[in-house]
Amino acid sequence: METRINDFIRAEFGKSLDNFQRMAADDGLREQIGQAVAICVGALREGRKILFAGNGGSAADAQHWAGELVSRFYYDRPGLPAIALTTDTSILTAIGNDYGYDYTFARQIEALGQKGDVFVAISTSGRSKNILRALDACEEKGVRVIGFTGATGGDMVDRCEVCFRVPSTETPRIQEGHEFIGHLLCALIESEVFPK
Ligand SMILES: O=C(CO)[C@@H](O)[C@H](O)[C@H](O)[C@H](O)COP(=O)(O)O
Ligand SMILES: [Zn+2]
Repeated sequence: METRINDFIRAEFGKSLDNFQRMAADDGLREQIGQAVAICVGALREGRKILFAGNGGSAADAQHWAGELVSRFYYDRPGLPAIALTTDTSILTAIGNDYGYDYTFARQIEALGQKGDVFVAISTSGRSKNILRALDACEEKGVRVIGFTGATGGDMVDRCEVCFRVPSTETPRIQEGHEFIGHLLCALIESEVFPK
């Protein structure tokens, strides 16, 4: 194989492994995962729901995690109420066209969010305006917020009850970390709400 390609792949593996090693060694991260699970499980037991949103790759995460909860993760059990706010092109284009892209998630939270629901906000930069506007809407509606972002935290950190900051400034590495933590959350929510 061409050396350049070989080197690139090795370097990417190196960065990814370093990222995961840091996360695995972070006691605070495990603590935060426990807190986020408690928030979600408490909300679900109260008959509330979990809303997810993000842009680009993080929109895929939002849909992926909502799917794990509504369908199943490790085992068969009743569906859990979760909605990705990234999927309905009529809603997204109407809001984008009539109010502007910055309002794509805020407007949906205004429409669907109820006090005690949980919003999972995913932004690697922590600076996407539609996510930040959604946090304003959560404040107004009494929706609790769990954030997923990167090392800098952007403008999200102080605005989330729990904020996962993957220790990297590279978008793909941050997304890989999010994906791992998101899977842990889904697995733990499933086993807490429906113990085997
Ligand atoms: O998946 C990737 C990069 O890996 C991209 O699609 C990325 O998600 C997009 O550029 C997003 O718009 C980035 O938004 P954010 O994570 O900063 O909120
Ligand atoms: Zn990507």
